[in-house]
Parts: sequence; C-alpha cells; structure tokens
Amino acid sequence: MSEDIVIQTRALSKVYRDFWGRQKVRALKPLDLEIQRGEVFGLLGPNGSGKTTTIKLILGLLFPTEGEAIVFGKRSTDVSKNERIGYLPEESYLYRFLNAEETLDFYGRLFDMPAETRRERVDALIKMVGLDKARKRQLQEYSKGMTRRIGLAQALINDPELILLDEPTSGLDPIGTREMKDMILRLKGEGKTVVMCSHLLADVQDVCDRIAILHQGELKELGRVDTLLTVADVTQIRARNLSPECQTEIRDCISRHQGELIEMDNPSTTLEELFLSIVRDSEARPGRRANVEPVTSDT
Ligand SMILES: Nc1ncnc2c1ncn2[C@@H]1O[C@H](COP(=O)(O)OP(=O)(O)OP(=O)(O)O)[C@@H](O)[C@H]1O
Repeated sequence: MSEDIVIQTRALSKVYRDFWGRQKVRALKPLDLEIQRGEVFGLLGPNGSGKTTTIKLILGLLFPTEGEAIVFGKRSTDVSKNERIGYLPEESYLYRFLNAEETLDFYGRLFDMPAETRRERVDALIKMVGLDKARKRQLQEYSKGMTRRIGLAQALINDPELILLDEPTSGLDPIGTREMKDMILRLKGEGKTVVMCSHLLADVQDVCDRIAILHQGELKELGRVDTLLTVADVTQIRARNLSPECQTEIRDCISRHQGELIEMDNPSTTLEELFLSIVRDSEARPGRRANVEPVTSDT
C-alpha cells in the first residue's frame, strides 16, 4: 500500500446481528475505497445508509463481517494506529462538570503528553475553536454548538494526521457552520487527511475534494466533487458591466450558432452569504436597524 493512501477498504462489509446471531441489518455491502493523504473526503447518504458504520469500521470500533479496512498500512483493529487519528463522534460524551481547559487537559494526559506541551496545545485549541471566553465554564452550561466545538478540540488534542468527523456541522448556526468549514480547510492546509460524513450537502460541497455516496449500505457514486458537479453540455459566462446592446448581440450570436440560451440575468447570492454579511455588519455597526420595505398588496 502506497504511503500516500491513508485508508483502504477491501470488500468491507457489516451485518448487524441480534442476540441470537440472526441477521438484523445489512448496514454495509462490500465497499472498496482508497483515501489519499491530505484530502478532505466526504461520505454522503440519507439516514441509515451506513455512513457511521463505515467510520466506526475504519476506526476499529466495529469488527467487519467480511473484508477489511487498512489504516496507515495497519488493520483497523490494530489499536496502535489510534495515536495518529482524531475522531469527532455524532454525539460527544464529555464530562459535564469539567470546564474546557480541564477536559482537554484530561485527554492530553490520556496521550501521555508532558505538562508543558499540554498547556500550549490546550490553549491553542481553545482559541482555534473559538471558546476562549468560555474556557472556564463547565461543559454542562455549553450550548449544542459550543459542545460541538469542544468535541472537535478534543479530537485534535493528539495533533492527529487523520481526522474522522461524524456530522461536524450538526447543531451549529450558520456562523458556527462556516467556522467549522474553515477549520476543516485549515486542517487540510496543514496536510491532514479529513474524512467527514454528513447529509448536509452544501457543507460537503464547500469543503470536500472527493465524495462517496452511499444508499442502503451500497456505494452509488465516488469521485471528485468538481467533476461530479460539472454539467458538461452547459457553458457559463460571467461578465460585469455589459451594456443592453452587448447582451442583445450575445443572444443573437448564440442563436446564430444554434445554441440554446438557458439563462441570462443577474446572479443572486446565497442565503448563507447574506446571513453572514448581515451579522458581521451588525457587529461592526451595533444599533443599525433594517430598512424594512412595506409589504405591497400584490406580494
Ligand atoms: N448497533 C446496531 N444494531 C443494529 N442495527 C444498527 C446498529 N447501528 C446501526 N444499525 C443499522 O445500520 C444501518 C446503517 O446505520 P448507520 O448508523 O451506519 O447509518 P448513517 O448513514 O450513519 O445514518 P444517520 O445519517 O441517520 O446517522 C441502519 O439501518 C441502522 O439502523
């Protein structure tokens, strides 16, 4: 296995059985996958499609029914690989009575980190996930978004090379979501490999290099996000300051060449961009109120 392949699955499959050993659910059908060093890889699929099962098999938290997962050249069930891995589960189980500093310090100790390294790492992570002001508050007082952030910090305590994130943006508001996505891209910039699973398609589209789409435990699509989303038979032109005459010429040109003009209008921004710009503007200029247009009878 090449050094550049961090995860390889070979016909990896999982059947959950009941107490009597009878087949209950075929959660993952034979899956062959290779994940490269330094990429952000997204596992997508509707509820119950096998995303979490796949992540747990890669982590070695579940035993495969058949096939195998190889991580850093070792079988996923080999615990020595875990030092190089960080994991953010769908729900983090943290000690409610500890504050952020104590929580991260505790996990640092589990990795046998020396006190000085622990102090520096805990401080850097708390700042990175935006919990500086809440570092002394007990986790039981944290909101869902704050809990997600401390969960991510905990997953990064050992400075892992491979980070597995289960629904990293669930429970986060649009600002928290953007920050989480920026943090994922920052990890990629540091050369880390990130595998995330989500059913929030926009989030996956923004950060992932490649995706796999699972449905009912079966791999349905695998490839680069930009390639999968390219509509090959449509050409898009974006231009600024085109006069009406020029626009008419373009229309004529398209029709002369037997092309079909699908759309030619002003683009709109996304609701995420609009929301973020309003919040940033409000922080920069507190007290400014919205210019609310009166609702007309025909709207
Ligand atoms: N411990 C278990 N025992 C029995 N069946 C299970 C168990 N864990 C998961 N399953 C089943 O396996 C299938 C895949 O579940 P999995 O949690 O991997 O899906 P998922 O894609 O992560 O779903 P979600 O988006 O809802 O988190 C589902 O049908 C689920 O009910």
